[in-house]
Amino acid sequence: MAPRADGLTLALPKGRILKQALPLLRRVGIDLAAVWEGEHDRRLQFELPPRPGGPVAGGARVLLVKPVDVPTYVEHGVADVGIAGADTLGEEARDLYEPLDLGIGACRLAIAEPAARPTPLRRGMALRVATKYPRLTLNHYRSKGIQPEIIPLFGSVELGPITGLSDQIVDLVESGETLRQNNLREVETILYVTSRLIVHPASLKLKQAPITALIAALRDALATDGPGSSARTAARPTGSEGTA
Ligand SMILES: Nc1ncnc2c1ncn2[C@@H]1O[C@H](COP(=O)(O)OP(=O)(O)OP(=O)(O)O)[C@@H](O)[C@H]1O
Ligand SMILES: O=P(O)(O)OC[C@H]1O[C@H](OP(=O)(O)OP(=O)(O)O)[C@H](O)[C@@H]1O
Repeated sequence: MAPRADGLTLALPKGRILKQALPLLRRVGIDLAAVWEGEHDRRLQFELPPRPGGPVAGGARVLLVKPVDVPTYVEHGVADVGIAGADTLGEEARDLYEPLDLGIGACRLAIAEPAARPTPLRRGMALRVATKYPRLTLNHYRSKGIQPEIIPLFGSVELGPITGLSDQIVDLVESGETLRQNNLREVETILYVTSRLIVHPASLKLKQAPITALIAALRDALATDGPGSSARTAARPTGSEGTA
């Protein structure tokens, strides 16, 4: 059953962001747990019944997608709204409205290198950098006058400098445990990351009532006892303040 014309379609990221988003969404009347049985449940779309008086008064359809694909569903208008990390959003410019920082999924995008084999950065030097984030990485090094060779990887990025594949990496750091256990040290933060609510620009006009209600309800939930401030602080290395 499709949601009503005023019903919302949400693209939600499977994995670690979803775990943190579920309690927040439940607080605004979007109770995915009522229809989703958890990670072993292999279904990828769900219908939520209308719930009068809130953002899902017209019902909702939830699509569970890979985190990096959420902006694609929203940009193409298949989903009206989505939740995506600032890392994913920063990697590719998109025509999306981004009304709210949800404060969940907090981590940072950072440069790291072997603790025992540091590579001092200087303008014009040759450098190999392994990363899942070629665009953000290139922009950052170029701002220092360095044009690195980017070595694209899709996981276990920390292996890059350990195996000699690269000199440095640019990857997400949360607790810092993966770096520590692989004898890497953090050199510099490029971007502090949290997850954002994103909205398809046309949906904002065509479904103004439920989307405005959703933004307001999420804002209220975050202002009262939201995960924002503590999660964001947790992703910052001790002693750091402000943005990268
Ligand atoms: N420690 C972390 N490592 C990676 N991503 C994190 C971390 N903490 C928060 N995030 C956020 O979660 C998003 C990735 O989520 P997740 O790791 O579940 O997806 P994935 O990379 O597709 O998963 P998989 O490793 O199964 O391929 C990132 O884009 C980022 O915004
Ligand atoms: O600072 P930490 O708390 O250790 O978290 C950071 C690690 O988590 C992510 O990897 P993920 O678990 O997604 O696996 P991946 O290497 O396959 O991407 C990220 O790419 C780092 O490797």
